[in-house]
Amino acid sequence: MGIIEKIKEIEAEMARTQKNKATEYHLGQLKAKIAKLRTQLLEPPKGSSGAGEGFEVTKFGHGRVALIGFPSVGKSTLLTLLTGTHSEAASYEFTTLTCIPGIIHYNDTKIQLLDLPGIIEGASEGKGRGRQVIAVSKSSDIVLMVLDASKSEGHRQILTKELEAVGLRLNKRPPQIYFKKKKTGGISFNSTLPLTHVDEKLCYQILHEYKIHNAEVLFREDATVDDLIDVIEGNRKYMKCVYVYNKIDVIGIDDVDKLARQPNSVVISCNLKLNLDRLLARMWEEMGLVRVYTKPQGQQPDFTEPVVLSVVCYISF
Ligand SMILES: Nc1nc2c(ncn2[C@@H]2O[C@H](COP(=O)(O)OP(=O)(O)OP(=O)(O)O)[C@@H](O)[C@H]2O)c(=O)[nH]1
Ligand SMILES: [K+]
Ligand SMILES: [Mg+2]
Repeated sequence: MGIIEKIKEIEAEMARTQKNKATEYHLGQLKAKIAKLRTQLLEPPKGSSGAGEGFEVTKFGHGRVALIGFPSVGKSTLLTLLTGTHSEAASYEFTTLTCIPGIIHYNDTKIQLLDLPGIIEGASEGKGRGRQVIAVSKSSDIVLMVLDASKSEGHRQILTKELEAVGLRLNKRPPQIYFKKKKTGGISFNSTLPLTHVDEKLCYQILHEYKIHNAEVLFREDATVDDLIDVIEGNRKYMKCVYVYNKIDVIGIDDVDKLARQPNSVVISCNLKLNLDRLLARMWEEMGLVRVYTKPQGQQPDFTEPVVLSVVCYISF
């Protein structure tokens, strides 16, 4: 049985299992099993050199932003508008087949914007160019998830699920769980506050699934079993994501208003060049870039080439 079939089988078992106190440990164990299989799935095939043909783009500028979305939502149109680099746009799906970089000049900085092929449900399991697209997204600083404002609201959830399946965590901070593997001494389990999702037994069981028998675990927040698995896996990437609803020219004003109120969202129209400045401002904000203008002694400050620092950080307590 292949890895994907194994994942499907466990997911089916989880769906069949009623959620209650008695099944909580078993469900936790199944979650850990799935997480382990997904990690296996992410390992590049033997003999391959990472990203894949057409996806090896050198990093450039002060930050990197990836355009992720279903086919034909307007990613290439947006890249061409924002960077001036032409990326073929057309009304048929999968127009873009590789990674096309462009540069945004904003606030005296250069941001590399990456146009990518559309991804579909099942991308995390390797459907379409999903794996390559996701690998490139992981290499960027933030993600712009481009959505078609006239299509199902469910697309946002489907894509988020695909990205989560490969270890991306959007607009979340790392769980406040201290975890350290040890050589001896067994498991020490502690928390700084009362826990409502995970108890010692469940934690032991998850660690056992990972064949970890010596470790220190300290919960500093009321985290879930999924959080614990994320911390044990250790390969999660926490990224900012801005949801970009394009094509608002084809929907009614009430719907535009509703979408604009969603968290972390910007509504735009490439066709009418609507709200693109707002999108850039939001992107910039989320990247957390700071410009420092240097002033050589006895001379005027250099206002053309700032030193650019990234201050995105997740405060840990
Ligand atoms: N009405 C409307 N159509 C748009 C807008 N932006 C792009 N389109 C159209 O949507 C279609 C798809 O645009 P693309 O830029 O090729 O979309 P894509 O996401 O790059 O597509 P793939 O590369 O196939 O994944 C084209 O026919 C565009 O002209 C917009 O703001 N409004
Ligand atoms: K297209
Ligand atoms: Mg395209």
